[in-house]
Amino acid sequence: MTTNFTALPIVDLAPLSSPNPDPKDVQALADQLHEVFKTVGFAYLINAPISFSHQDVFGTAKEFFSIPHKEKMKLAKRTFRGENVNTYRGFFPAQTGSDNLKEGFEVGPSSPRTPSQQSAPASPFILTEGNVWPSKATFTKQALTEQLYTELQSLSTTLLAMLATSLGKDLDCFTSLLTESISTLRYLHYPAITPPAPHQELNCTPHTDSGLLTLLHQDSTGGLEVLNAAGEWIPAPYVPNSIVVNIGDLMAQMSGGRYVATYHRVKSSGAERYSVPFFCEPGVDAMVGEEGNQVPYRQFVLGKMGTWVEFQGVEDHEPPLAHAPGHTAVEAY
Ligand SMILES: O=C(O)CCC(=O)C(=O)O
Ligand SMILES: [Fe+2]
Repeated sequence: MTTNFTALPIVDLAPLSSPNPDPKDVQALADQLHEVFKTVGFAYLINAPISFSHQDVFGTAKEFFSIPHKEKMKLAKRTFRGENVNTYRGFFPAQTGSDNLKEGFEVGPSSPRTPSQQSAPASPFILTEGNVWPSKATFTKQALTEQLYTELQSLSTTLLAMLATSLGKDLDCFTSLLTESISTLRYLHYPAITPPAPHQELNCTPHTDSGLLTLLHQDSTGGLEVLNAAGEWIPAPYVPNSIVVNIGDLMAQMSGGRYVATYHRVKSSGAERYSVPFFCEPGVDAMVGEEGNQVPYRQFVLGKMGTWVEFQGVEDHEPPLAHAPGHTAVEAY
């Protein structure tokens, strides 16, 4: 259950960077994360053990989105460009006329398992397909993106091990799900709305994320809001050099309902905005869900996908769905 929180708590991960961490400090950190995920489901992480500054992360995202639209469309998922072979990784264009006015570029693991190893259920989406990249001439930061992915996966793994012990489970109970993980790093660009449209209130509609954990870099524009138990949208403004962490639906389930996957949205001020969520996800064959009712992650994720706006085509785009907090997740992971 979420509580009537009025701001997101800040969790200091400094003990994780110590060459010789005091076990008491690590335990205190695990206890703090456990408490935060039971009550808010969201926090700012500071002093995270990653080598990237915000400037590095957003410099990379900005370089990608400054590529001419025509070039980016060559990397579009098949939903948005029928002749392309990529179905799950790659670019999605902003869907004008909707409340989800953002373009994105999604990257999975560098060495995914080969699609031929896929098994049922049949789906037009190949969850284990390889990444697509712009030419080296237009995008110089492929290696950096792959490195960012690796570091965020490693941080997620550390957090999941701490949460497992706090929940009284085996240390590897969540991390073992990450064999051949299909985690997703998503660069997002919310274009400026000019002139600001009074009706364009949201540019990312209310949703819960569906995976295990999300690690979000947001720029200083602001707009992220998180729903508390009283139904109030609590702003989660930029805190310098922090990474926002939140629980996804799958983790809420696998914690036996002890952790909360909290609704969030992005309110538009009309200003341009960049953000970079990393969705930590299991491998497609990992058995996930509530005890006694588990399914392979492949099935879990394909079941969720129908509700993600990034997978609705542009040509046949319908008017936006009516989204009400408390109902089913309407987008994202
Ligand atoms: O842009 C943001 O800050 C949040 C994006 C988000 O919640 C998502 O992509 O799931
Ligand atoms: Fe989200």
